[in-house]
Amino acid sequence: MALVRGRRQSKLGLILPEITERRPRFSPPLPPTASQQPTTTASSAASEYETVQVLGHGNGGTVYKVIHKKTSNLFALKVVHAGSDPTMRRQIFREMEILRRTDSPFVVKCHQIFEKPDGDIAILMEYMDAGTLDSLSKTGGLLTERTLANVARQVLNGLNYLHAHKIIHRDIKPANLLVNKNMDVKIADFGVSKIMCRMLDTCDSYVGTCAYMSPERFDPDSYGANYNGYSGDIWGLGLTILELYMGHFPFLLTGQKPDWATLMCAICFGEPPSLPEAVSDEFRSFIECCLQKDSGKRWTASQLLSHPFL
Ligand SMILES: Nc1ncnc2c1ncn2[C@@H]1O[C@H](COP(=O)(O)OP(=O)(O)OP(=O)(O)O)[C@@H](O)[C@H]1O
Repeated sequence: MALVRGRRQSKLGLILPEITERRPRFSPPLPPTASQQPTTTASSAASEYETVQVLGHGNGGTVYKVIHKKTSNLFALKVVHAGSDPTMRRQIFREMEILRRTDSPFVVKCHQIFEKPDGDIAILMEYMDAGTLDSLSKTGGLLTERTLANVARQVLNGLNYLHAHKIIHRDIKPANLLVNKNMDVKIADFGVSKIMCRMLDTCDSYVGTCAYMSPERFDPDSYGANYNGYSGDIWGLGLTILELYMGHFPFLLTGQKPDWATLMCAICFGEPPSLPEAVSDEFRSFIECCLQKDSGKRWTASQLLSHPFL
């Protein structure tokens, strides 16, 4: 059942691509060859790595910067205390499954997975030395259009790859996009993602970070004819780019994230957030293509990759 009954207020007047082009195009098969897949290893192998520092804490786990003692290579090690909590175990196994399957320069690379007898799981990932886009934007000030186009192109390449492999991220936001000092941007944190069994499966679960949820996640009846989830990732990207430009969460001027009900009303009944007068037409159009309230009118990742803004 829909969570809200909303009024349609899409007034963005875009020229939309042909309907046949709106579906994600599907390409290479998964999984990758066995040699590419990260192996699951007994926890004793984890002793080859030494902790350097804590990088951050997530839902149920901690991420450490570690060094491989023999080679001095740096990695990030996410340790999740899955224990016997079924929700936590489901989440971490989903993340492991997706990280095992993916092999793209735009998705954080998983090298190895360690399992301990007590149920703890550690995922050894490539280390992204500039943290997340969230922390970067808070410390580095506002980003230029050119930098944002570079960020958007990389995230779209990642989403195009994931969607082509029937994976929906479901939680695209600045805190889940990792970055390094070369400004390489990679999609991370697949804890609430979903692998679609068939291309037209509906995506009905209510997961992800509420603030970045698309209108059809709240109200599929009004905004999500044939909602399949892929377009929700595009909404998350649009809000992310807007947030990085504005320096605060776009649905609230003060930068404070509002409570759930206020947010839901703003997303479902309000106009999508817009850009100030000063920005280029290409940037404005790009954001409009991502933030169409009607999920069917939103551009796909592959279409956006040829948008003039990029
Ligand atoms: N590969 C990595 N390289 C560098 N830093 C990382 C890496 N992975 C995670 N981090 C850091 O660790 C923090 C926690 O990451 P994690 O994926 O556990 O959780 P989260 O996304 O913050 O939260 P949750 O999993 O609850 O949604 C991140 O915010 C980031 O700062």
